[in-house]
Formats: sequence, structure tokens, C-alpha cells
Amino acid sequence: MILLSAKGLKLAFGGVKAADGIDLDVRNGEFLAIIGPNGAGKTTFINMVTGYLTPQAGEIHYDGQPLVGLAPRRLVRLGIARSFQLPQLFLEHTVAENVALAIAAREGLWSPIRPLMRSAWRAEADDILAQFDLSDIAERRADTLNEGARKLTDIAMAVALKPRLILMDEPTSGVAASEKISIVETLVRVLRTAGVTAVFVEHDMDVVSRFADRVAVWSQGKIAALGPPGAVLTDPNVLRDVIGIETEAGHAAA
Ligand SMILES: Nc1ncnc2c1ncn2[C@@H]1O[C@H](COP(=O)(O)OP(=O)(O)OP(=O)(O)O)[C@@H](O)[C@H]1O
Repeated sequence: MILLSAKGLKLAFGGVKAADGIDLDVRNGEFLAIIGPNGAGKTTFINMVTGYLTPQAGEIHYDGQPLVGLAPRRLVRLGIARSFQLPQLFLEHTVAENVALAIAAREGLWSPIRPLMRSAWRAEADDILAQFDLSDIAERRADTLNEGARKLTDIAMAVALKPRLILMDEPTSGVAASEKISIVETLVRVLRTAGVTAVFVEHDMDVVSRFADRVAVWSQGKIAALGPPGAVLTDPNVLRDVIGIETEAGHAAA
């Protein structure tokens, strides 16, 4: 079953074609990685799917329903959540409070003038933090966390929205190399257990080859290649143009 379907998406900023005819079907339950050079339009795609940008042409369907023109909050209600390249945490609040605030937002009850911690929210936040192995830092203020814990907390907040689809923009950027794999292992375990479909932008090819079911290669607002990591990441054109590795086959193809 196709959960998300994009067809003919176009969006230009002045003369820059950030999306130049994007067609992509995301299957229910899959982990799809998006790779590609800086400026290829990867974040623009995530912004269009999550309602932060409106395409100038094309259609997006989620679970069969058209979603272009719907506001981000509406899309969250439909089950689409995201995490950001720079985590959007409430820095002066603890990790548990951040997750509880996401739960309150999901319930439509969040209010800046009533920062009341309801016991049901707290219990649910504790449960989510346990899934992410973050119980030990539940009482830490968000501004004291290292980048890996910040990223996981941001994703825990997205999971608190109970999504069917999550879009993650560079979940490992800024995370120490030694921590990357364990962080992705954790988030993949949580998302797979919850049956969440995931689209994630990733620059680390080790992460992509270990955790993605399929890889889409972005290049100048288009999808240049799409398929399982074993095929895409050994394609000489992808190696040369996207990953920047010259191979004999790559030279021959040039
Ligand atoms: N709001 C905007 N206004 C003007 N130009 C934009 C805007 N958003 C993106 N662009 C441009 O569109 C192109 C695609 O940007 P986008 O951020 O989607 O690329 P990306 O593949 O996510 O890159 P990166 O890996 O650096 O995050 C870039 O040339 C960028 O400068």
C-alpha cells in the first residue's frame, strides 16, 4: 500500500528550481532515505509534505487524500509529523516536559499561560522516553543536552503526536560519529515497533545502507535514482555525482 504519493511537484525560488517535477511513492511501513548534495531540494520536499511550503504545481496524496494547501497543524492531526535539522525544543524545559508539551499539543490543550503538567501526560511522556532509552535524562533541561540527546528528544516529541508518517531532516547531523549508529538504532527500533513509516534526509552513507529500505537520490530538484541501498549506493553515477567518489565505472560512464 502507498501511504504518501507525490506527483509532478514543482517549486522555484526565483530562478532556483528547488523542486522540478518530483514523483515519489512512499510505501506503508518503509524507511526511505533521501540523499543528495546541498541545495538539491531535500528540505524543500519535506517542507511541502508537512505543509510549510506549498508547491507551485503537482499533487501530494496521503492515505489517498489530497494534502496540498493544508496547514501543518492539520497535517499533524492526519498523522504526519516531522523532526528538524535543528531540533525545536523548549530549551528552558526538561526533556519530560518537552514530550508532555507535545502530548498536550496533540490533545489540543497546550497553552503557554497554563503550563500545567497533567499526570496522564507525564505518564505517557515517561513511557515514550523509556522507549527511546531517555529515562535517565527525563529531568534534565533541554539546553544542557548533547546533540544526540537533543535529536532523540525532538523525535520523541514527534512520536508523541502518534504519527503514521514521520519526516526527519538529517536526524544525525551534528551528532558525534561514535554516537550516530546507536542513535539511529534507537529511533528505528521505536518507529518500527510503532509501525511508523519514515522518510529521512541523511548524509551518512553507513546509516543509509544499514537502515533504509529504499534510497531516493535528489539532484537539482529532481529524483536522479531510486531503489534499495545495495543498488543505488553502488551506482557509478550516484557515487560520482552525489557521494563524490570516482570509480573506474564512473569514469567510463562520464
Ligand atoms: N525559502 C527559500 N527562499 C529562497 N530560496 C530557497 C528557500 N528554501 C530553499 N531555497 C533554495 O532552494 C534550493 C534547495 O534548498 P533545500 O534547502 O531544499 O536543499 P537541501 O537539499 O535540503 O540542502 P541542504 O542539504 O543544504 O539542507 C537551494 O538553492 C536553496 O537555497
